[in-house]
Amino acid sequence: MTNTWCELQIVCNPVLEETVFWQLEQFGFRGMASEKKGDVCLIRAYLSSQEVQAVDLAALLQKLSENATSMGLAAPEMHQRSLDEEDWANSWKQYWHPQEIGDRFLVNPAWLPTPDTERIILRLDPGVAFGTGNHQTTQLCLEALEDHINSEAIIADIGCGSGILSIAALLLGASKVYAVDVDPLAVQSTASNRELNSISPECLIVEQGSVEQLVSLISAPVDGIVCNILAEVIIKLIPQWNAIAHASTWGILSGILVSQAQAVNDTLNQQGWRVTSQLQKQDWCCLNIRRT
Ligand SMILES: C[S@@+](CC[C@H](N)C(=O)[O-])C[C@H]1O[C@@H](n2cnc3c(N)ncnc32)[C@H](O)[C@@H]1O
Repeated sequence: MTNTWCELQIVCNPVLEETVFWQLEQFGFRGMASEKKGDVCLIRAYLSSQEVQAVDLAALLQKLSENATSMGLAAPEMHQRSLDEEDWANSWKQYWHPQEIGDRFLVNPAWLPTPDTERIILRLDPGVAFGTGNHQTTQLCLEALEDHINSEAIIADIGCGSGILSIAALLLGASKVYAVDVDPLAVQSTASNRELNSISPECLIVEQGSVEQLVSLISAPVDGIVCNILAEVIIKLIPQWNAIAHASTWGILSGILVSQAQAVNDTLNQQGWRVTSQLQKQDWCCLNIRRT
């Protein structure tokens, strides 16, 4: 018997993109992709037809509508359709193309030939994990990493998703990255992308978990922290970072809406960190931080 999949399509204001991704993840959806269609954003997400039966789609739509209304935006529209196994495996891949990011990177889907370029090629098959480089928050982090990495740097990547930021840091010259993610599928994805980029498991150590996992993994404080999760999660994690940092550890934080930057900044200051600069793409920002 062949598996069938449910493709959920959410049409929303682009400002809502990351929060929609987040909610879809909370309801168990995977393999998400987004595409701009004029003024709106079309997000596709997938779940097996069997699993989708256990999902309360009305509750999901309700949550998405509440988020939109609280930001003064129109409620998203939701549609669903069935796909067979082969369609599912290929459906989101057609929306993802090689992409130049910042001054140095070219993110290349693993199933496409390697292009001739002077850029650093980061090969990626994110599978069901977040992090194709398509999203502004990932791009902001990659651009910030270009300015931060020096050889020998030891980095922690909190919420590694596909492993895109960990791999980028190593390709830029970092000596070691400790990557963690609460989602076991992200851990698998980071490990397979590590192999795809010929990086050794000693240089990129990936485990399921969050900051508490890092505390037990690292043998010395890290030089840099990259963390691209939502602002509300980052605010909760900041107080734990002093356990993995030394006196001049830097950080790159994204997943933060411009309107949420002040709240993150306040928590950072309370915990002995300061924002050294802020990058912005549309409604998203990336904070470069340093321990004071
Ligand atoms: C927006 S994705 C970022 C992926 C990738 N780092 C990038 O920049 O594209 C956020 C990731 O954080 C993970 N995550 C969410 N809460 C977390 C937590 N408390 N600790 C560690 N990882 C978390 C999610 O599973 C998800 O893979």
